[in-house]
Amino acid sequence: MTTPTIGVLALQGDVREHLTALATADALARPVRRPQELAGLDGLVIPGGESTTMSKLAVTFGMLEPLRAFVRSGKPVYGTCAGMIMVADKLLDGREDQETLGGIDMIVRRNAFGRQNESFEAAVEIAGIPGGPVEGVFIRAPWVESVGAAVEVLATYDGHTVAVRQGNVLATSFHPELTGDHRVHAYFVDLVRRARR
Ligand SMILES: NC(=O)CC[C@H](N)C(=O)O
Repeated sequence: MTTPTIGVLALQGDVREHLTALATADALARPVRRPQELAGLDGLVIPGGESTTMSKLAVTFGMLEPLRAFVRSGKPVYGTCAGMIMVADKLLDGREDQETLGGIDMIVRRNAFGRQNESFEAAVEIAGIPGGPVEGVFIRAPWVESVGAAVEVLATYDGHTVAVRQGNVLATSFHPELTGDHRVHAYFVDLVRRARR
């Protein structure tokens, strides 16, 4: 089976780290800034950064509806931190004009774990990812307040849901791309490979 091509939304945020992690997980990875660059992708990663900015830039560059259509297409999508916010159906503590793409039937609370100086790292055991806990890097991170029946909770930290999956849409509150441990990216690339069959 040919190598999957996975885009990383490159409007804002930690794009380079995801490109590296995906390449390490044997995918062809490329940045995506315009609607036409979504064509031919087998999957898409929405990185961490600032979701309010990402949302504004998606509107400015006419990406909002094409991204929503990509999520609806059923092709795998993975959002980390701000990316988790972007794939949430509902958002708490977002800005007035903030848009999300939807994709996971969940309510996400923005900045739930606190401000920049309350960022932290913690070991997180993720269902479906063997080999022990991953190092969760939480930077002004959101958490999931509640999920619908179709959503699988993959990990919790301190009683809060921090990793979920609904069909082919995956989201984590934390940043595996910043740790050098690419097991979560390998899990996502496998999801992409299976979705192509
Ligand atoms: N590390 C991150 O992606 C931070 C997310 C940011 N606090 C937001 O609300 O979008």
